[in-house]
Amino acid sequence: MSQSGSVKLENVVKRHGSFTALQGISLDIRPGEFFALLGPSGSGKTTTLRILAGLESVNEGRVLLDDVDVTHAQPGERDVAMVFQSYALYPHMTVAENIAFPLKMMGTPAATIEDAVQEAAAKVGIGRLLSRRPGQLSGGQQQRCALARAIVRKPRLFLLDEPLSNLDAKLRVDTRAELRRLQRSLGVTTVYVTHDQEEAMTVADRIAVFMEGRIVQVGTPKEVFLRPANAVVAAFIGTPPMNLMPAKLAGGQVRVHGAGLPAGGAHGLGERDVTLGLRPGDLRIADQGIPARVEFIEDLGDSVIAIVTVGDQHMKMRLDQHAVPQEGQQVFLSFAPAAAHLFDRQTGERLPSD
Ligand SMILES: Nc1ncnc2c1ncn2[C@@H]1O[C@H](COP(=O)(O)OP(=O)(O)OP(=O)(O)O)[C@@H](O)[C@H]1O
Repeated sequence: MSQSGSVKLENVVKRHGSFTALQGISLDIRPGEFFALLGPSGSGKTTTLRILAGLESVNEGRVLLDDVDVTHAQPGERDVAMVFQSYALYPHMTVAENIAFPLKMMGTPAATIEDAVQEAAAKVGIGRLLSRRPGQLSGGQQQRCALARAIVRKPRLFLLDEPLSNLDAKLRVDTRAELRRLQRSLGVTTVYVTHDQEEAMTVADRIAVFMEGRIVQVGTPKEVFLRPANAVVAAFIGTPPMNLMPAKLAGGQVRVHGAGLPAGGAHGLGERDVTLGLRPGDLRIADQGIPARVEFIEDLGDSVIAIVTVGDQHMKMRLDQHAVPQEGQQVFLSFAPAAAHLFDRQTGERLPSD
């Protein structure tokens, strides 16, 4: 188990001409952590990863690996391995030669290389495919080959850029669990870029949420899910994502479309405009509450999603199979006070709950 591999970014700014891709980001990643960079397209995740790899320079700030300033170090001097979305395998080389490549570049003796290749290939389950070429492998096998090439030289840091995005949905789910197991067994610090929140939530020890070149929240998957730092993060995390609607706080209640309901934190916040956030699984059909109309029912087999309108706004709620209303039915929605997320209407920042 490697105990080294801490990563620190200090106020890193990256500009492309007049466009600022990273607006001063800071991060602290612990040795052995599986750390996801999550955010929508264009938010700066890949740029951050490339800066860690040394493939991209910075305009301001510092990059430290194991407390050593590597801001200006070349990629080859950093002891990091990167796996790209495209795998970037050499098509004319066999699987064994592809995996061996990084060791060959380092001048490792042939006998040592052979053992290391066998070991790395076995770890990712492609030990029988060593004599094939990449063109003779499935997408999942190519992805494993790229992973084997990354782990073969036991770097102190793995950088993975959407490594599962070329796989079909089922294989993605299987492979991400394997990736998690592999990372645990190797103990190597891993930074993992994805725009898929479910993937980040399931593989990562901690997540940094990127929006428009800034990190807006860092936390465990649970923390980010249970206490999103602002309304944008709240709307990005969860399947289906959190419902957000304009509301008012008054008299210790949250008021929406004529209904007043108790909400955690509402007492201490006085009278003000807020954005109320409710997860689809936290909404209930009740005898009284927020008036809504059931528009569509989506039966997912193990659960049911109802799309309802409150005023002119669509919301999604997850329902029990046994309590499904009719399409077109008028209902009332309710929720437990602790399930209400309150955000400042203007800034979108999370408001304190009790
Ligand atoms: N060489 C470049 N010149 C100009 N702009 C660039 C360059 N490289 C990246 N950008 C811009 O920087 C921003 C961040 O890009 P980056 O690739 O880091 O985003 P991302 O979060 O990884 O997105 P995706 O999920 O789509 O890969 C984007 O708006 C992108 O267009």
